[in-house]
Amino acid sequence: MADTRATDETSDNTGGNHSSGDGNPESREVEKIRDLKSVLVTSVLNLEELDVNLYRGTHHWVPRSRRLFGGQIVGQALVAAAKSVGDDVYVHSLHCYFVRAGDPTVAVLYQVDHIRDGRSFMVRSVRAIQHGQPILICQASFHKLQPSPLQHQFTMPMVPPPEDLLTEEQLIHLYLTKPNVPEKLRQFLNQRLANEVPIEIKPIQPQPSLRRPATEPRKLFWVRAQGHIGEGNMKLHCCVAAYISDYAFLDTAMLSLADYKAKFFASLDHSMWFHTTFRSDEWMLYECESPWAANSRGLVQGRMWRRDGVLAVSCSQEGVFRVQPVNHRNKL
Ligand SMILES: CCCC(=O)SCCNC(=O)CCNC(=O)[C@H](O)C(C)(C)COP(=O)(O)OP(=O)(O)OC[C@H]1O[C@@H](n2cnc3c(N)ncnc32)[C@H](O)[C@@H]1OP(=O)(O)O
Repeated sequence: MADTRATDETSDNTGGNHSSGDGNPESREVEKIRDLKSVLVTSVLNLEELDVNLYRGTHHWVPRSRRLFGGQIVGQALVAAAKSVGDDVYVHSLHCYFVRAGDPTVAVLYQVDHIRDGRSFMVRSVRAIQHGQPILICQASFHKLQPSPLQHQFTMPMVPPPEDLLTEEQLIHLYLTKPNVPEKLRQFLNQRLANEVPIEIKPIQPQPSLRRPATEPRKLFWVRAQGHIGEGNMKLHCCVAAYISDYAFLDTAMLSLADYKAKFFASLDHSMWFHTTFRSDEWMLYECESPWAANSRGLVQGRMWRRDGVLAVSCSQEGVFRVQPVNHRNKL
């Protein structure tokens, strides 16, 4: 994992002020946390080597569903795959199926198979195993740098810079100071605050209410790993991006439906394409949209933009959604 491709320095087109010190005690507290090494690097993505091509990963944050967070399993699988390739190749894509729910009471084993080493590309297959059964199958492909005149990308959407927006946590604190917050919503928001998700989010259009109108299934937010990671190890930044990419992604498909809630939802598969260098501990704009949903499934597609407007990562995922009307008491 020791690759040292430098992040290319380009100017920021969001018009943001890069200094985050504003004298506010809460901001200083946030900055203190930023100085700590990210728990994603020190713990979540720090796999224990058990044998040749065999690793063990432990858990950090477990969602309310009590099944393992998909991003954690994908991120750890990519760490395992990346350990088997040299410094001269960069991960360019991965394709995964979540075949069983992950059990948060036991560790996950990662078994790496070397599928092929070519002149330009190297392919690895990783099985994440619990109780002797695969919970995730993942193919990851690595590529040497091969510059070419064929180059294009979409244009990054125009949004306010992260310095002008509040984090999800700050928005919740602000909302909770309002009078007459319904008790159920207060409990839900306090639960969210108690979550130890090692990711920071700044929504572009916050919606801190449980009841929301149906909208176009599209959302944008700034996102970065909590804590410091540092420049240098591009493969590690890709593993962190894999973790981040699964958070707040799939629920984009639910935006088109008001007055229903997902009684059960889970990601079925997850694919990613890594286009260039980026820092996962610096703000990236995550543009999420759902082009289709039907038949209890929904497709989501995402783009992660560096704040200088460079498209860094593309992702897609399909999930299963079993929905019911909000006031409907029958079990689906
Ligand atoms: C938080 C962000 C998103 C994430 O990270 S989600 C985490 C990553 N993804 C996952 O954990 C998904 C792992 N995969 C799976 O669990 C399974 O493949 C998946 C998606 C449930 C599909 O399983 P099935 O083929 O349905 O398997 P199964 O027959 O064992 O059923 C599993 C549970 O679903 C239920 N089910 C199946 N068909 C149903 C239906 N038509 N209507 C209502 N319920 C249905 C079934 O009863 C079972 O429920 P239970 O577990 O016994 O309570």
